[in-house]
Amino acid sequence: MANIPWITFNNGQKFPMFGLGTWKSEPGKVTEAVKDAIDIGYRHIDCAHVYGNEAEVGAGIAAKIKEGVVKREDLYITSKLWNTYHRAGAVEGALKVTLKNLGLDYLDLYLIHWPFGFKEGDEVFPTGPEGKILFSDIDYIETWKAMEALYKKGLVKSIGISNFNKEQVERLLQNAEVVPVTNQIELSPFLNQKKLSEFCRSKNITITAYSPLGSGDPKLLNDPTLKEIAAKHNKTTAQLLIKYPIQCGCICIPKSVTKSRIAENINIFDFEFSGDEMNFLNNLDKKLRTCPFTETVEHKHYPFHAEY
Ligand SMILES: NC(=O)C1=CN([C@@H]2O[C@H](COP(=O)(O)OP(=O)(O)OC[C@H]3O[C@@H](n4cnc5c(N)ncnc54)[C@H](OP(=O)(O)O)[C@@H]3O)[C@@H](O)[C@H]2O)C=CC1
Ligand SMILES: O=C1CO[C@H](CO)[C@@H](O)[C@@H]1O
Repeated sequence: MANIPWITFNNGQKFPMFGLGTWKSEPGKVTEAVKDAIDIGYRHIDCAHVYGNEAEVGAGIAAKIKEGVVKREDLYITSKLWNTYHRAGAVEGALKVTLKNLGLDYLDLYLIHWPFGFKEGDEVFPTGPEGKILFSDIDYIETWKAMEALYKKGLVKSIGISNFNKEQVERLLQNAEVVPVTNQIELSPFLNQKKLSEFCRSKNITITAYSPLGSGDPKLLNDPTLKEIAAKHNKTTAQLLIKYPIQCGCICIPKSVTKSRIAENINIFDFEFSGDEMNFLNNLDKKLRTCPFTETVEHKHYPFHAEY
């Protein structure tokens, strides 16, 4: 069984630094993928309402608990509040839907998925006559207060944020009673997020690295330089890309629905990059963002106009 390292959040909760992503995991495949992952040793699963597959993820979790392979308390389940539920009065209802879909009575971690809101309602991407997404201008501070209430009620063990830039994190902290445990952001050697990571770390906020494989982008997975470094450790480029954020001190959540890759991706805890290799990898940044969510660039809270 892989020796997954743990991180301790600012509230004392311990969390596995490696987990399974589930974005674009087809509902017809994800139950099996979750079951395989748990058998292989994964204990942390990253979910979201907008992925449209929480019921099928939950079926995989339930099967492994029923079989006695794991207990609920062995698992660390994250989900995310979608943009259509940013109004304070809508937040608890959104969590309840996610809990029902996942078949759970609490989450280990609940994140605000993006700092901006969309028009409230059941449509995850509400659009107007021109096909543009309809925004809401609800302040993420209002949303955070409602997240704090969920935390205080014990419905979620930790709360955090995702896709917040430095200024947004700073403003949140000025208005927060509970410090987010993590900011989940895209991170790879080609988008290394050093400035935002250092800022978050200085505020005791852990970074969670999403899309570590660039969502499957060949620019990362087929990069010859990365391949060469990986080969020196008898590892694949994917394994290098997953180990890099973890060796930087971040949580990493690669997605796969392929059993052999699910096994490959966790097989990264038997080697370390040397100091020289880390320096080299840290210098490859080229601001390659594979998840820019460009449909939302006009939103006043769009996070990626800022330098970091
Ligand atoms: N907070 C946020 O806004 C966001 C959060 N996330 C989270 O982060 C997770 C990971 O990011 P994601 O964008 O899914 O992309 P990843 O960077 O994890 O890449 C996933 C893709 O790589 C393929 N893949 C997986 N393992 C390997 C391997 N060993 N070799 C070659 N190809 C491989 C997968 O294919 P296959 O499945 O077919 O094996 C899939 O196409 C998401 O699933 C989600 O949970 C992601 C984006 C935004
Ligand atoms: O996690 C994510 C992946 O899917 C979503 C919907 O397209 C993105 O917005 C989001 O960041």
